[in-house]
Amino acid sequence: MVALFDEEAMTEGAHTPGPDSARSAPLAPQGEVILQWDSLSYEVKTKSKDAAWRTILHEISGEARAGETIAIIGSSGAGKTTLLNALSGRIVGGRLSGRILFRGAKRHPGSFKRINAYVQQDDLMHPMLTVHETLSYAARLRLPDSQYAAERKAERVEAVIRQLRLGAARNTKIGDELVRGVSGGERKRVSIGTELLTDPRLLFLDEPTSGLDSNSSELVVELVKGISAEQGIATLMTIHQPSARIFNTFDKVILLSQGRIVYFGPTSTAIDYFAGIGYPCPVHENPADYFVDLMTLDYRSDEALAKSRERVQSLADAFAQNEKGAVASSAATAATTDKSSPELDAEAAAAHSLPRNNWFYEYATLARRDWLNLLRNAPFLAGQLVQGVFMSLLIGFMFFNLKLDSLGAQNRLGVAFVIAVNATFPVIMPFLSLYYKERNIMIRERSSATYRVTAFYLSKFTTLLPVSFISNAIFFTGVYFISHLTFDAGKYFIGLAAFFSMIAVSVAFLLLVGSAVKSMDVGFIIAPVVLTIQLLFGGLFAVPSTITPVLRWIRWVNPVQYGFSILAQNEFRGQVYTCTPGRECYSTGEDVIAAYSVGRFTIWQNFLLLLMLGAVQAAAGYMILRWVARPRYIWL
Ligand SMILES: Nc1ncnc2c1ncn2[C@@H]1O[C@H](COP(=O)(O)OP(=O)(O)OP(=O)(O)O)[C@@H](O)[C@H]1O
Repeated sequence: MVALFDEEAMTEGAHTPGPDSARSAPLAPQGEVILQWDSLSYEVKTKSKDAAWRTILHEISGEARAGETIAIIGSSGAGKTTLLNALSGRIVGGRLSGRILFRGAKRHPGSFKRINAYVQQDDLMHPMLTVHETLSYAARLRLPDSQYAAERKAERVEAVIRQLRLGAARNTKIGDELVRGVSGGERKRVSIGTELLTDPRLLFLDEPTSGLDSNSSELVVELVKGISAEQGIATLMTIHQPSARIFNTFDKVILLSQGRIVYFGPTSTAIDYFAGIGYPCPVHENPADYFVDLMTLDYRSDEALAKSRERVQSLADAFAQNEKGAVASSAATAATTDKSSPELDAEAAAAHSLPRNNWFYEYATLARRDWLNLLRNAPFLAGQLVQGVFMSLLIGFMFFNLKLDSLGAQNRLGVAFVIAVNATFPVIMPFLSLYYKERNIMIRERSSATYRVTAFYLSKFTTLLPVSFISNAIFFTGVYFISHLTFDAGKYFIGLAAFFSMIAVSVAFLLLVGSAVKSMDVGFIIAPVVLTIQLLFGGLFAVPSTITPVLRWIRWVNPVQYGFSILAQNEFRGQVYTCTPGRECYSTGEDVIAAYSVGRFTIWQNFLLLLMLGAVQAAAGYMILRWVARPRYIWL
């Protein structure tokens, strides 16, 4: 097993990891204070008229030692997640004050991010990858290639699979709401495994047992405790209401109520402590339930609320009183250690300067993972192909075997327009939610400095594009030949190129929308509205020159109009129609082009404008994604 932050390697200034083993030696000496926090307070601005500040955490102090597993327990809204986020350096917005020290020194955002691991409550993972693939790709992306050869990354994965008892599920897909995959407990263990790959010093877990049955919950907590003790990791986890067995597994507990500490200390002495201040836990009651009941405000009546508030306040006061001496000594210790020693500076520098994988390696790994994930999604791919075939037959036979006459000219315009529109909706809508989900996985993965945004973005572009091309090429070719557009190889390929260019613009648009929206619900509102506007102003329903100047500018940013113009000019130039005597008729294709104002720009100018529009959208999508993925954490 490879130790990224191997003590010896650090003190000797070498960055080469130590030999692999089943982690017999802990990373930090057992019992060493890894994280220390003093007078930690957190406030947020309320939405009230006077924009008053609400205190979520009140002057919280404590410490976590190597090898210890600490549970943060409290009722809903007690501030558990807020405390976990503050300690892990993931708090966003509001005012954070107090002091947090990592091994006696101020935390450095860059290095701390790589030393700690955070397992979120939602296990965001690629559903189509197996357990082994998920861990392997995480290892490839997270462990620097220069220090870990491929075999060593593979060994690290095997060690994590063993430690988390995932052997039986190694070839099972992660799954999602549509595809049956691993069990909830296994899923959580995979999620923990991806974080353990880098040998963190600190492990934070937000509600790791939520949604799990009691057996799975116990297994998760016991495994985490075992690994933490074995590897000298200081582990902190929030947990809502643990069973008595799980409660007794923890080395220490932080009991939190209304942002105040009611008890922090060894789990084994909690019952005695509460008995000592007048709250003896009934013999057959789960202590965790009993403590949470004591700490919960009772909203059933005003009287009950006042009484419970008083109780919570007295519990917090009693603990503060009890801890006064200890806090003073802890502050004194902190004061003496709040200076960076050369050793700690070396460690921070080493962690901060950990080599990253090179860009091409990151891109190639992400692209391989994307392809695998996409190719495994058989229902999605089959849906795309069926849609391509079905729509080509439907539209093809709707405009079957068009003639070179007046009606045929009218219908050819219709075909060109339908093709242009088909490069938007059917491309954007199915891929939008797929991209959005993967964007969120990327944001989670990047919170532990995994890979670059550019590598992710380009990998998405280069996987979504060919998949859309293939299914839509079937549509285009089917419609082209069944409806009998001009049988000319040059015209066919120009039409196909226009169609593909439009698809590329659509992929850029979906990346832009998928990067910008905060929820998929918003995406599903914005995208159809924009696409409907593109369709309405596409050039068929209203001749562009007749549209009111207030709205005429839309043409400049409308890919449908550029695409339609290319397809129409490509089809109509050079056509001559037979006219029925006595009926109004276009005599040539050029007449149609002039009548519908689709010849304002040449075919090649339209191509250029179309691709420029795509490039602008792709660049905007990238900038927005960077902004969205940018950490806005408050540091102490
Ligand atoms: N940024 C914020 N803006 C407004 N209120 C916030 C913010 N962060 C936390 N809170 C509030 O602080 C309180 C504590 O939130 P937190 O999520 O830490 O609770 P919790 O103990 O983890 O609860 P649960 O078990 O339900 O997840 C809640 O009332 C929450 O609404």
